[in-house]
Amino acid sequence: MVSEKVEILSRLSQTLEARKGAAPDSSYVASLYARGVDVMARKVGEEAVETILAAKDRDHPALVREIADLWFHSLVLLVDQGGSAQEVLNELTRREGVSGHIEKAARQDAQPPQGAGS
Ligand SMILES: N=c1c2ncn([C@@H]3O[C@H](COP(=O)(O)OP(=O)(O)OP(=O)(O)O)[C@@H](O)[C@H]3O)c2ncn1[C@@H]1O[C@H](COP(=O)(O)O)[C@@H](O)[C@H]1O
Repeated sequence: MVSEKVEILSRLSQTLEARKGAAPDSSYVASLYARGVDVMARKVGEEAVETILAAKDRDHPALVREIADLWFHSLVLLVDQGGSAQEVLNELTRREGVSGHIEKAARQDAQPPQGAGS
């Protein structure tokens, strides 16, 4: 049941890919592609702000709806640039079990010391 729900991300990603051939007046997604990266990126920003506002209002149903909008618009942006939900799922899988603290420390260790190379 849970995995069935997760698969909506893959199905949605495939639908978004298929919409690349659709007419903007028959498909909202095609209309976003036609409006270009600036509009698609702005939609992600708007949905992020609406997510923040819902969280600050402690409005749980609104928070769920806004995060759904945020995921949808993020996926539109990604698919438009040749990506897919599977890539994000793979990245989350790769990160699974790695504490953010540990990952951040490893990133800092990998950075050259300040002033190196100059
Ligand atoms: N999951 C979604 C989805 N989530 C949100 N939305 C739309 O995203 C828009 C976000 O709301 P806003 O109020 O911010 O946008 P707006 O002011 O109405 O529109 P703009 O002119 O600002 O873009 C709404 O029009 C929602 O209907 C979605 N539209 C489509 N999908 C999926 O995408 C599939 C393909 O859609 P079409 O391409 O339209 O067939 C659908 O079958 C769904 O599975």
